[in-house]
Amino acid sequence: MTDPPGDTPPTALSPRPKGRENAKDTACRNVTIYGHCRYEEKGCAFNHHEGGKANPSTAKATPIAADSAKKRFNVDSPSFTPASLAVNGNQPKPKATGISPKFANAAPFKPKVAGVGSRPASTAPSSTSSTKGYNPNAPEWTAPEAQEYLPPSYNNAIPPGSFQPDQNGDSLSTVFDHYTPTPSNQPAAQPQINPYAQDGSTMGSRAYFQSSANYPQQLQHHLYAALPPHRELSQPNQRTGRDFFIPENLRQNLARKSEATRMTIPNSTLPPTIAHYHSLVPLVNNSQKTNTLFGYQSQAYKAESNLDGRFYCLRRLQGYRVNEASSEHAIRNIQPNWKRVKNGNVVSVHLAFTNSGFGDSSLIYVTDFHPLAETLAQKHFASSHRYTNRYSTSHVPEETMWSYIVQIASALKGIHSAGLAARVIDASKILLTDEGRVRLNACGILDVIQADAPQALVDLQRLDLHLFGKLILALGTNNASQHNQTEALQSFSKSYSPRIRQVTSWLLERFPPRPNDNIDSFLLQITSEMASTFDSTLHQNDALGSHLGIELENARMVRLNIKMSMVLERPEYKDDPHWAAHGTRECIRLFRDYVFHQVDGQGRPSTDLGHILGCLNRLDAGSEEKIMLTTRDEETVIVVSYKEIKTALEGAFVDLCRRATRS
Ligand SMILES: Nc1ncnc2c1ncn2[C@@H]1O[C@H](COP(=O)(O)OP(=O)(O)OP(=O)(O)O)[C@@H](O)[C@H]1O
Repeated sequence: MTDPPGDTPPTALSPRPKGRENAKDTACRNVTIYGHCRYEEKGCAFNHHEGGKANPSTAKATPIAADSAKKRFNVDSPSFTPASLAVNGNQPKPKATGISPKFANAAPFKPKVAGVGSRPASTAPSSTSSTKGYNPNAPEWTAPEAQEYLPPSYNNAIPPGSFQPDQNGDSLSTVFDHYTPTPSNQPAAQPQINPYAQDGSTMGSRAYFQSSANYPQQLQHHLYAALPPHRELSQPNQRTGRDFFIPENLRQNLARKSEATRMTIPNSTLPPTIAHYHSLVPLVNNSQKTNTLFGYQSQAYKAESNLDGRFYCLRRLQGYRVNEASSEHAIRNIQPNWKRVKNGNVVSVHLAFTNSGFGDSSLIYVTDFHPLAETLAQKHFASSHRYTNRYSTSHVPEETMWSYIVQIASALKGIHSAGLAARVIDASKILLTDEGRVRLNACGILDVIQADAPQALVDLQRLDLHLFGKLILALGTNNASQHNQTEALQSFSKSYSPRIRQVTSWLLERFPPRPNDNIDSFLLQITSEMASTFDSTLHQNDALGSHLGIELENARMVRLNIKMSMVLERPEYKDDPHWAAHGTRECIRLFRDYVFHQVDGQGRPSTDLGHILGCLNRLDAGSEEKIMLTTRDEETVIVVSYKEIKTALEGAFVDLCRRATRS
């Protein structure tokens, strides 16, 4: 049995009286607080009977405490009210609000130095003012049980027994995981939801986002910029406020991605860290099925790295164990091999290692994280789940299909040129990270899983081509499972041009392998489609570049505004004759009025955004153009150029910065 907290040996925590001979005159604190002292018979030197003198040190610090120690129960003592619930309609009396005699002697709250749940380094009473009156015999203040997470350093984060390639991916000090069964008292795995899925109805993400318990700080994107009012077609020279900012859908998309990247799950039962990755968030519904591609239960998580602060996707293959040297070799090679693949249509692979942080032996496969990504299967097969063995009439449009073909071909070119094979080309493992932008995911993972059955690279690369053909067929027929390829091809031909059918057939025939068939010979067949895809990518880039240009202007405006707001109307320098020459500040102030506080002929406020942006742009450029500024009392008028105002603003700001650094 452990001692109750606070009922402590007097030698350990009780404040000592000045001299041992005075101890008998001092009331024992354990009696005062707990009503008895366990150490009374074991040598406690303090007085265990009524009438003992109050502890001089406490008496000095808390007079109430001294008083209550002398007469612990008297007429002034607050009455005891049992805190019971109403029984049979009898309401309990309201609780007395007076200070309890038990707490009268409690030590003043003293925050702990070493964080929640840990003891201060020293409990000896100190003479500093902040610790004066600290009663070490009083029960300690403790925060409610809370799971505190402190990201550990990289070295500490790797649990012993994990297989962890070093940062260069080559040298290892390896002790492999032994299978440890999940302890029975481990909390049940929480239902895993994909908070990022764009189609909330299938993935439960809508419910996740809408529950304030799950995500209390959810952003209301639509509140940032409401729908614009209807307006008549305007002249080419006319602008609305929206024309000065990036398009609303792009802004919302970026904001959502940023939100999805930073999202955490409160009260998560997931392990706080897996090696140096923390803040894990599952990316998919909890499906307990074994993944047919991998032969293991597979689960993807978003996680943040302690090393570089970036976000990664961790794919966990549950129950994976390293049995042979070939597996160890394959895990070790993942990082150096896949570092060579830098392709915009491949999800970058970073690392593979085994870990027992989930309570079992798992393979962790680390790739880039793409917020709000959905798979091609989710995009194109989701609605056809009920018809998995029938061919749906809705299919991917031909233009989109060509775009997919070109992008996947480009991905395979990148992978094959690096002397590798993707091995996983499946609609459930191809991510759609932006409108029409696809990336091959989980590449190379089979190199680890099937390390004990090595195959020739050329065969694996031709198998990639065959899988590519199957993917096009599946997308074209809107059917993931192609039981009958001939029937599927016939259905495919009805919806697509002969060109697409021709390249699909070519890909499908690459297995079993034929000599001299490779990704280069495929690329030669789709050159014209590659050119048009390339062209549309350039157009997209141009559009993004011009949106970026608009934001650049906005950044300049913000900086100018910040400077102006910082130098104007500073109360602390109101009467300081040395604070930027009065004329200078007056000029800036009048300019501020000129820009923001314009009124029309009838004295009504003018809210002309074009005027504001025009003035600020000229100010930023230091234009020679002159403007007329009028004081508020309309008594004085000054004519000044933007350049002069800019110089004045810069001067005042420099003066302000100088004062900020001066002691
Ligand atoms: N690298 C990644 N970046 C961002 N999101 C990802 C990434 N990889 C996967 N996801 C997301 O995680 C979800 C689950 O991915 P996963 O590959 O496990 O698919 P799945 O449909 O659950 O496959 P299966 O049922 O075959 O295991 C996908 O819907 C996708 O949105």
